[in-house]
Amino acid sequence: MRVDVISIFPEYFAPLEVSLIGKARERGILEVHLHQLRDWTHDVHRTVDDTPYGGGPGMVMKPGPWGEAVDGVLAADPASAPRVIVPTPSGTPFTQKLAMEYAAEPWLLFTPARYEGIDSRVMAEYGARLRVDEVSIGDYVLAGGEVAVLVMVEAIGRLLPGVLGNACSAVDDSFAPGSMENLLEGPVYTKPPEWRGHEVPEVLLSGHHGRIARWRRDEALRRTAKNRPELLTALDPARLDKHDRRL
Ligand SMILES: Nc1ncccc1[N+](=O)[O-]
Repeated sequence: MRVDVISIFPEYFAPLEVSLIGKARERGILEVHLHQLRDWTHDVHRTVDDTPYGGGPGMVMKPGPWGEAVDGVLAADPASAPRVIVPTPSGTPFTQKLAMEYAAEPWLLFTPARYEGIDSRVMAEYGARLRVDEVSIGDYVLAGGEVAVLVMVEAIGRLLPGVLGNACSAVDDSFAPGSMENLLEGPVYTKPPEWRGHEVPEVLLSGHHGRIARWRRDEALRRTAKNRPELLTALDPARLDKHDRRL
């Protein structure tokens, strides 16, 4: 299996040189390629982030460098294509079942983000021609996706034939579902207002905070319904207003 990781902290992945995964790499069972996102910037400060459209705290990772970095990885084998895994707290849960599915793939590309995430148009751009999964390792917020990649590469790598000494079966632990009260974050955007034909939603440029808040909640409800429908059924109905119920 080939694994590519694009990050502004490739040094985060030193742990993949030791122990179980390190041995799998020495034995050629697993190939790991690390890429520094800043190598695809073109300004002296090697800028990868900017302020979010629509206001709000934090910064969003710009689409430009990510687009060039993903294109760079795809060029490694134009005849094939990796399955793209985007670690994010707004993703579908990473489970043993999903680890087993990924362990059967020949090529994975992980795109861990820092800050508030990657401009949502990047995965919209690649989602049209590649399998792109938003995956969460848990309902908590890390400073970035790198730790999640370490978790997933370990969970997947240990399932590859020949990696575990004894052919122990990786059985799913059953655990009580957490009580999740929050909705998942909706899509995020930053400059430029138009990128590869993808426009930033007009409402985010309106400066109308009421409409922006409404739009963000609508998108959060839609994404939660798509990625974590069980959270909606568990959501206290009193927290949904009449507009929400129409979604
Ligand atoms: N929980 C997370 N927090 C930040 C980035 C990624 C995350 N995740 O679960 O993949």
